Amino acid sequence: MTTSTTPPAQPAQPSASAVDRSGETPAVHVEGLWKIFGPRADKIMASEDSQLSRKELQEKTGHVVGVRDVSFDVAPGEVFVVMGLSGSGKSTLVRLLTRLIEPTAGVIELFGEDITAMSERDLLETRRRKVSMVFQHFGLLPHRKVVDNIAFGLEVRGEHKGERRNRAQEMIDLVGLSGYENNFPDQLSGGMQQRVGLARALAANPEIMMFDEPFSALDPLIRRDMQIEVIRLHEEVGKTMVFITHDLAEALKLGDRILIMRDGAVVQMGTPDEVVGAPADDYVRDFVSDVPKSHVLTLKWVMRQPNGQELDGPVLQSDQIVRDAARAVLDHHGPCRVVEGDKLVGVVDDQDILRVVVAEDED
Ligand SMILES: Nc1ncnc2c1ncn2[C@@H]1O[C@H](COP(=O)(O)OP(=O)(O)OP(=O)(O)O)[C@@H](O)[C@H]1O
Repeated sequence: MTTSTTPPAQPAQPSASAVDRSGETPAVHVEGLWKIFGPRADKIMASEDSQLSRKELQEKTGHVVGVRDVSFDVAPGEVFVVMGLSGSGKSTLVRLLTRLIEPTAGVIELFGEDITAMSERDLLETRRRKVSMVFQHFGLLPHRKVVDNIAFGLEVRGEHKGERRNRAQEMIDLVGLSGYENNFPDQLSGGMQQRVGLARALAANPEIMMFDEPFSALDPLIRRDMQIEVIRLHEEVGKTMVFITHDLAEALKLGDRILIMRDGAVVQMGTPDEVVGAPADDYVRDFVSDVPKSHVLTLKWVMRQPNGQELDGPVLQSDQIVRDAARAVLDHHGPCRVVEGDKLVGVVDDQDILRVVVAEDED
């Protein structure tokens, strides 16, 4: 059902980055990263056995490939989502980024600093000052009040009590928990506990926030609220975020780019519209089959080449979501110009829009 949504003008293949900041040091740089679990991982890495599939390797040697030859960059300020089914390697990948798990091979840099070469002490310092994690099981300290949970990281860092309290209060206000400062975690709902987790992660003013399936344990409505909260916080504080989820809808909603994993390897990496518009294989196609295409695809996926006709009416940007452009196109009764900056790159009319919407209904 995707034929009608393939861009005839110029297929948009995965871009280097949705957040184009070429030249800037990436927040995260990963190259040729491997994790093989088992006592002889290094030997296997150096042998041809590393080329076996996960299943074959496990059967032959008892070792498990957690992450297989993964490379990517995350731009500063980007929200980068890692998605895949259970066991695909998401948690292992994110834990490797701060060496909570030791890599078997590969390069990991955070803001240009080589993590793999760091001493234990520097590594600890980097984890404390530059990175915050938000987990599914909030990991709150049960005997500490909300405010003290949020200030905990600052206490470990040796900051003074007054400063800690001020910063914690700022974060409490930011995540909408004012009035609950002196409650204990078990007096709060799951959603509120996760807000404490968010506030705690933000309190440390990290350069990167990493989220490991933070909302999986929450019921759907609260989950939606928390997704909106993350988007709002991202707009407000602009942190680089690496977010793990097995939920495609969540990935599409939050991610500037999405990396899709299977059996430890990268299956596809791209912007939400690239993943939905041009799934790399059946695994990804299966994931995206239920996605309402008009909510994700941009005009570049549905536009056609201009054929010299007179063009008037609305001028639309090629990265505008189809659904958001629909009203203007349907009202115009004729081809509308699609531009990238000032450059005319295509035209789109009501038929192009309806094709996506009808395909969505048929799906
Ligand atoms: N300490 C370990 N020892 C051996 N195998 C491991 C270890 N940790 C993870 N694995 C294996 O590595 C693979 C990837 O696991 P990982 O937890 O990263 O996947 P995931 O995508 O995060 O899954 P989930 O969504 O269920 O958490 C799995 O096959 C898992 O069994």
